[in-house]
Parts: sequence; structure tokens; C-alpha cells
Amino acid sequence: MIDIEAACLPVGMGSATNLNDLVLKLFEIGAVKFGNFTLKSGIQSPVYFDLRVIISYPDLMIDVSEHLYQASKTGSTYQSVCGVPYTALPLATCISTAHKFPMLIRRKEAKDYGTKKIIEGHYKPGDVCLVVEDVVTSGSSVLETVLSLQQEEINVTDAVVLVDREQGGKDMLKTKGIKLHSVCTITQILEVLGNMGKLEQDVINRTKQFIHDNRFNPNGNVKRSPEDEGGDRSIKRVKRVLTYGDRAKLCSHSVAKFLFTTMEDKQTNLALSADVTTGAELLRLADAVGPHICILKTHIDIISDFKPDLVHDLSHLAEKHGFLIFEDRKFADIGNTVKHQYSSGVYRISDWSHIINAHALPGPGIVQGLKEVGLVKDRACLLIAEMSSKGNLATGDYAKATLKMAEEHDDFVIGFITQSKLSNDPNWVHITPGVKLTRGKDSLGQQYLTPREVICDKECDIIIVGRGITEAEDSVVAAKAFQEAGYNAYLERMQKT
Ligand SMILES: O=c1ccn([C@@H]2O[C@H](COP(=O)(O)O)[C@@H](O)[C@H]2O)c(=O)[nH]1
Repeated sequence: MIDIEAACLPVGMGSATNLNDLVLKLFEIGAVKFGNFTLKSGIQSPVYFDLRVIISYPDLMIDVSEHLYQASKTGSTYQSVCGVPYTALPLATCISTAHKFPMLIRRKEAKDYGTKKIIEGHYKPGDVCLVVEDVVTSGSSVLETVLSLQQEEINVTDAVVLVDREQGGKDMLKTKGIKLHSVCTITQILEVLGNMGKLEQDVINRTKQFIHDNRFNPNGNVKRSPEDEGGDRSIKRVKRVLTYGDRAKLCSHSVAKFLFTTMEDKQTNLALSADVTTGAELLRLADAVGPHICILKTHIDIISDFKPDLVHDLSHLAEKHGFLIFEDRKFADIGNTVKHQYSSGVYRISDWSHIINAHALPGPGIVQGLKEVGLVKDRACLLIAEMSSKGNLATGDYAKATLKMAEEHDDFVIGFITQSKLSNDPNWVHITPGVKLTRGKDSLGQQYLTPREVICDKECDIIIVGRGITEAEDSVVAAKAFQEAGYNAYLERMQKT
């Protein structure tokens, strides 16, 4: 066990430079830039941190990691140190080797659907780990690493970051019981560079204003500035038609990003609802129709001969053809129960299904429960806002309340099962079941719209088609027809908007 207060500097390692020199050096090597930058959220920012470049300057690496180490000295005792992948990995390594701290590595993705470990290194339940990060904005990256560690019963009480952008990350982490220590804040950087005459006053003012206007609340959502909320009507907003590809670039969730990219690349907004009852039939259909779809939707509990091999083989087909798997489980219980239903039992859904869905009916606890399982595995959730069946009770303000719930969990929820578009925010994916080439209904209340009605008129993104394909004489021919109808409707909508 290492007491961080008691740990001494290794021989040959000098004390770190002062903060002013460190900030100046970061500025000089372009690790801190001022100008006009488009962040991954699509937001224009006057400041950008690219701390990856530090690895090209070994002396600076030692200096930065020593500052991190000093900032983390809080009297707490840690058994290990773990960097948030990827930029903070070498920094954690420097701290580890300089101060003889055992290191842990968190894999960014659990390969082979959870069979490989997420945390590498030796540890035991109850160990306390210090998390290291380069820049904190909303705090979500630190939290992802914390959640992975906690899944292995490793405790995290403190995290240390080189730059706190002061956009709400510290407060968010505090709500999760994590104390965030920083080497410097963006305010300090502006002050140091301003005093050294490296920045014009208007750049400093613009940056301060940006930080003020783009704070995240503890749920990870940006608190909108007055202009964004329409407070200043004199600011004109240019409406731009966003393609699936544009939206892929805007999305912060990896599953939504992959989905929009796939839709653009494969020219398909078709999800196949593979409602067949044997494993062989499911695999045959997935392999045959795979080139034409972006999602394969399953009801795994209707497979009469289910064996774990089935989802393993299905996952291979998903990789081969480039589609996502969506288990249409429609979770509808309290948070604690859905956690078990999602992670364990016969189907172990979270191990293989990229997307799941849930009813909003039980309240936010259901999303929180699912998220505790799915977030660390990079999984995504859809909330069921509207249903296709006649006489369903999801009416009135239900969809609006569902949207609000999704907004509070937008690190895990990527969109909706719905019959119409709920929001203009391009991050949300709107997915619609109940689709055939002609309008109609079945004998048990299912109601069908056409691809054009769904994509062009209702402005949804993806059509879900089941029996229109599975009961067709030739499922591939039918899938191609739906792919064409769905994608043409999208192109028509692009022309129209
Ligand atoms: O509101 C909803 C939600 C889910 N579904 C599911 O979609 C498919 C539709 O199959 P079809 O054969 O195309 O009717 C099915 O798996 C449902 O469980 C839905 O239809 N409506």
C-alpha cells in the first residue's frame, strides 16, 4: 500500500517547473490553441486542447506527470493509478514508474463481447485507484473509467486532471462521489498567457464567454446560453439540411456515430426485424439480408433452440456485413430488476446486443439501471415513445416526457422507437416499426405505414420491417425493395428541406 503523502521523488527526478512555465510550454507546442474549432459535439469553440502532442516532448511529459502527482496529494491512500484512455495513459505510466505506483489499464472497448477483461493489471476488490486525465469538460470520460473500475470492485475517490475546462465536470464528478483535483483551470491558463502578452484581451473575453455559455449540468447536458434558447431573437440561425453522414460527425455516442456512418456508407435506413423462431433461420436471414441493412433487430426469447453460440455467430455476421444488433427486449421494470435482465440470465443481452430498448413508464430508474450495465460496454438504449399498435396507451404527453427522460441520460440513450419525429436535435435517432410497402394492418392491431410516410412525411430516420421481409417469397429481393424505398424517401426529404 502506498501513502501518496509519504511517497518520495525517485532519484534523478527534479521538482516540476512552476505553473507559468508549464502553461507557456503547453502553449508553445500547440497543446493549447486559440481560434475557431468545431468540437465533436458540433459546437464552435474559441479554445482547443490537444494534449496528445505532449508525448513528443519527454521532458514535458515528466514535468506534466509530476504536476499531476503533486496535485493529487490529498492525504488519500491509493493502491494504483489508472489513466483515462488514450492521452492520459502515458501520463499515468510516468506517475507509476516515477513514484512506484502499480498501474492499471482500462481497455476502451471490451472485445469479443465481454469475454476479455476491461481492466488490465493486478488488483483486488476494495483497492483504491487514482484516475488520471488530461482535460476534463463534462467529466463523462473520467466517469466511464471510474465505472469500469467500480465494476471490478475497485474504489475510486479521487481523480486528477491537467486542465479543468470549468464547464461542470468537477460538479458532475462530485455528485458521483469523486473529488477532482486539477493542475490548472482554463481561467488560470488565460491569466498566465494574458500576463505574458501571449493573448489579446478579446480572445480572453471570447473564451471566458464561451466557457460561461457552455457549462454542463450534472446530468452531462449543456446548459444552453440565452441565444440557444431563443432569448436573443436578433441572432439568426441558418437551417442546414444534415445528411446521415453529417449527423455521424456530430454524435458523441459511438453507437449512434457508427449507425449514421453505416447508413450513409451502405445507403440504407432499413432495420430488419428478424422475428424467426430457430437459430438456423436467424443466421441464414442475417447473412442473406446483412448487406442491405443497418440494424438487425432480434427477439431472442422467441428462438426455440437458443444456445450461446448463436449470439456469437450472429456477432460475426454483424461484423462481416457491418450492421448493429438491436435486441428488442422492451425492458419495463424497476432499475434493479432490469440490470439483472440485461446483464445475466440465459441470454446475457449486454454481452452481444449493441442496442436495447426500454419503456419510459417505470420512470428514470429503468434507464439508470440499464446504464449501469451498458455504459461501460459502449452499449446504447432507445426509449419507446410511441407504438404502432392500435389502441396503445402511449398517447398525450407521454412522448414528450420520454424525450425529457432521454435528455437526462444522453450518454446512453441515443434515440426513440416512435411513429413520428420528437425533436430537431440531430443527435437523436428516430426509429419506426410498423412498415410495409403499402399501408395496412394485421389481425392483432399492428398498423402499417409506408417507407415514404415514415421517412419523408414523419421525418423519422430508420424503418423497421419484419414480416414484409421474413414472409416474402424471397427475403433478399424484399429487403432490397425496402432498402430502396427507405433510402429514396430520405433523399426526397433532403431535397425538400
Ligand atoms: O411499436 C412497436 C414497437 C415494436 N414493434 C416490433 O417491430 C416488429 C414489427 O414487425 P412486423 O412484422 O413488421 O409487424 C416486431 O418485432 C414488433 O415487436 C412494433 O411492431 N411496434
